[in-house]
Amino acid sequence: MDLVNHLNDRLLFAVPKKGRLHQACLDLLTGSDIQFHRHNRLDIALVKNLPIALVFLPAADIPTFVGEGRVDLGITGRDQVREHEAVVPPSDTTGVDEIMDLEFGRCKLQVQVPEKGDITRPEELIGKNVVTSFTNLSQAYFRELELVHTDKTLVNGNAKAGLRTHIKYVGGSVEAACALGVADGIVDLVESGETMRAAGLMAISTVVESTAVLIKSKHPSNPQLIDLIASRIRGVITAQKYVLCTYNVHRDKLDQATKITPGKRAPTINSLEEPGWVAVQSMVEKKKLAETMDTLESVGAQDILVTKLENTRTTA
Ligand SMILES: Nc1ncnc2c1ncn2[C@@H]1O[C@H](COP(=O)(O)OP(=O)(O)OP(=O)(O)O)[C@@H](O)[C@H]1O
Ligand SMILES: O=P(O)(O)OC[C@H]1O[C@H](OP(=O)(O)OP(=O)(O)O)[C@H](O)[C@@H]1O
Repeated sequence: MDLVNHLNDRLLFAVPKKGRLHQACLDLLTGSDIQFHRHNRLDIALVKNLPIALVFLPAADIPTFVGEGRVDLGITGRDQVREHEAVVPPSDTTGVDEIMDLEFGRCKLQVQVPEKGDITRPEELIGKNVVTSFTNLSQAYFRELELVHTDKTLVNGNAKAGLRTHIKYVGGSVEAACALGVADGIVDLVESGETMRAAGLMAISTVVESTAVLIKSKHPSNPQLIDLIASRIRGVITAQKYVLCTYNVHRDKLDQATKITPGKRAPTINSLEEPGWVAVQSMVEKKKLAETMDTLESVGAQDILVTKLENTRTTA
């Protein structure tokens, strides 16, 4: 099939083709009922049930395609958006608008140095070698530091005035650069910190905190369809974040109980056949669930049941 001729009149939606965000994006598409079949090795897939074409691109390139308006919508890391903006500042017509934080792919872009070395503060790297895949953000970060140190202040007895930090690009395995003698420090992503610790490094500063984001171009081809996709994705994310908690409680304890489970808007309360008792239904954030159940029990709630949400449409 000549895919390119099937792209007219379709909204172009860029998705990371591999790496840390890839599988979570596929799960989000499935949850949003965006159905497609991707032919082997093809980076474009037509969506069967909506006028959309998915474009599978490296996460780092997605802000460029969306920012130039070539692609309408995309998912990538906020770190990648900031990296792009550090070299191509957004204007009225170019650049991306963030629609929504997708709450996965959480990590920090951090300045790291050898644990057993002499450097403990980022300004001590001024004038030295720093290796990273995020050269634009790192340049901007160290230029700021250099400006602060133009006044001949001494950092550990060394004048830093007029010195430029040397930022070098590597495409991956950034954590190896110090051990290999290529760098005095690195700027790399940290999630669990395992990679950093295994390489004998420690973080001394954070450049950017990141999660995956849904972004759109400044003038997308079909804003209504973007609203529909955003609404479906928001529904999936809410379903992943909340559970439905149901319990019985005596009316005397209802005030106390509903303070513990206020719900997103308000809890649903139904009378039970047994006089004085009500059943309460409320959405509860998954991460607070165990604590919420403990507290409910302690105020006299009974028959506490928790149900997984398949999908949702709720107000923000
Ligand atoms: N350890 C991590 N934990 C959570 N999110 C991460 C992690 N590493 C990267 N990310 C997020 O995923 C995005 C893509 O990173 P990833 O390393 O998977 O890219 P990639 O496209 O496979 O490139 P590369 O081939 O250079 O590794 C990052 O920009 C960041 O937002
Ligand atoms: O703090 P952690 O949980 O250990 O995660 C951090 C690592 O994850 C990313 O690399 P990835 O494994 O995606 O491979 P890469 O080095 O090829 O980019 C990042 O560049 C770090 O190396």
